[in-house]
Amino acid sequence: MNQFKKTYLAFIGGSGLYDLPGIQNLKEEDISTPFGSPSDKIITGEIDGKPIAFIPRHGKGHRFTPSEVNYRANIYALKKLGVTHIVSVSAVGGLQENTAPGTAVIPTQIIDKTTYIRERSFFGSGVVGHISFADPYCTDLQKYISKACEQEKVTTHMGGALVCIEGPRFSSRAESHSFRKEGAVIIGMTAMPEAILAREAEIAYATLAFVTDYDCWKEETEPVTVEAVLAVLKKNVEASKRIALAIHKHLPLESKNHIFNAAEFAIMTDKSLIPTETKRKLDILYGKYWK
Ligand SMILES: CSC[C@H]1O[C@H](OP(=O)(O)O)[C@H](O)[C@@H]1O
Ligand SMILES: Nc1ncnc2[nH]cnc12
Repeated sequence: MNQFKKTYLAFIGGSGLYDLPGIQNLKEEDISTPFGSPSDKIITGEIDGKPIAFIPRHGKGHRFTPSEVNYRANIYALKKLGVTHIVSVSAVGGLQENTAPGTAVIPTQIIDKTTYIRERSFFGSGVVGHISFADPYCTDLQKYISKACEQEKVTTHMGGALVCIEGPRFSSRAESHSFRKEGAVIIGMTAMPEAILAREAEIAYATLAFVTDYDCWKEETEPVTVEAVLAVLKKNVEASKRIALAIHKHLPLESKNHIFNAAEFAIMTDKSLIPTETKRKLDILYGKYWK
């Protein structure tokens, strides 16, 4: 089952990143999904003959809160296009001295503190599946991100846990200290359920996080505000665009990855008992296992 596939890389742009330069044969695609509408039209095209896609997570003009983003529709739409890899770009707060504003982090773990009902699985409606999430990110893709950051001379920390809060408010000081004690190195609001849905959709996924602030744990620094985040974001956005293009350039034309079959042994429901409507809805994701 673990065979080579033609690589198709997509970027999910976070706060401040609403487009990518240099895409040839650019189209803006309105993709419909059984889970509703994605955050925006998906930009598709190619660079040097290799396909590329881009979607702004919060929509153009930043219209959806982290709780309102339709993560399922975004991931499903990318799967429908044939995307094999996703690099998610995120603005985050730094929870350690060395994860300072202006640096980049490639997290290797996630601590989920979201509380509001975000739809967080493609399973349900008569089909039960349990995906392994021990290692939420694709280590192979992380190497390409790291190489691109190095090439673009951005100080980058590989590893550590991202704590994902519900937001949209920022944390209290007590929360910020407690996340530090739990071992988190950065804080954001959108990693979950995006990462789990990518895994359920068997798409290799990794995050390039740009630190914009020290949240509110550091006594000598002002607590985070949108104003402060935007000031740092401005500087980070151009670097994140260059890094994105470098990752795209270096990813091989074809790839093999155990994540492409992540759901193979995850589904517990007897095939014959899965409702036809659910099978139809999930055909793009799991139809290959139900033939
Ligand atoms: C303006 S800071 C808070 C906002 O920025 C991050 O978004 P994204 O992960 O899409 O870059 C953070 O998660 C919050 O949504
Ligand atoms: N301090 C912070 N908390 C949560 N999300 C963020 N995104 C950028 N900075 C953040």
